Amino acid sequence: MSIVTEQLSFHYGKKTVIDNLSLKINSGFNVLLGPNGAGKSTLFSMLTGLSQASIGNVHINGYDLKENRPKIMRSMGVVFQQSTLDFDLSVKQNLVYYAALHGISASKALSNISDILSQLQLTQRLNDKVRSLNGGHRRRVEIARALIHQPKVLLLDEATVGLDIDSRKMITDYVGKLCIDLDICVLWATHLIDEIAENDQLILINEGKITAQGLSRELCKKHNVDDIYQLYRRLTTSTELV
Ligand SMILES: Nc1ncnc2c1ncn2[C@@H]1O[C@H](COP(=O)(O)OP(=O)(O)OP(=O)(O)O)[C@@H](O)[C@H]1O
Repeated sequence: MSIVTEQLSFHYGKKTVIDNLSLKINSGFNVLLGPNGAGKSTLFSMLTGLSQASIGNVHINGYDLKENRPKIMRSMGVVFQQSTLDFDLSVKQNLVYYAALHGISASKALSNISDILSQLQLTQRLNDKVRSLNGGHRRRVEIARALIHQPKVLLLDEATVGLDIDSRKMITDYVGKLCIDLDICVLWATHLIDEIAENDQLILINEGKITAQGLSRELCKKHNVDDIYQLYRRLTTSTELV
């Protein structure tokens, strides 16, 4: 399982948002860390084929995205930054509707993710309207939904934004475990450094460029800093603040 980008660029008008970005990630938990405006969401929309690169290529599991998008989408799960659940439907209706878009029956969908629903403590909430769930539960529903078609690559764009500490920890621990249990490639975009463990593969992005990639503890050692916060300070700029 892999995601490879080769010299990828993307522009909004004259502004370069993704700048000659080459990246290779494999199975496991890979964290994409960068400040607001670094280009994380834009990169995600390019990896899902929603935005076309001005220049460069994307390969998912060895397939060129331009030529094989339907095939790639069948092996990719995505949790976008903004919720895409229908709040007026039940959890089960949301899951079943999404499964139908993938040509999967309701019974197969629920059996595909029965363990996942149980581990995410959602089994008892299947008939509840999404509107009645708290933010943490809604995010868990989106993660379960993204796994219905048993993807090999899972992209999560700031999946824990706005959640409390316990909900964030539950979700990060769960997704970390998923990588091992299902042997999938996860790309986890965040700007929250406390979500990164020293054994995680870390990719730092700043102004559309990768500024570092590797095991987070090794990157700290290489750049002679004590922790990820210092690494982040050294390798990123927050130009969007001014
Ligand atoms: N539709 C758009 N038109 C023009 N510029 C845009 C558009 N969408 C994003 N941008 C700009 O592209 C840059 C990268 O944005 P992007 O959303 O990819 O960053 P990000 O790293 O995901 O940030 P955040 O953490 O705030 O979500 C930013 O400077 C943003 O203002």
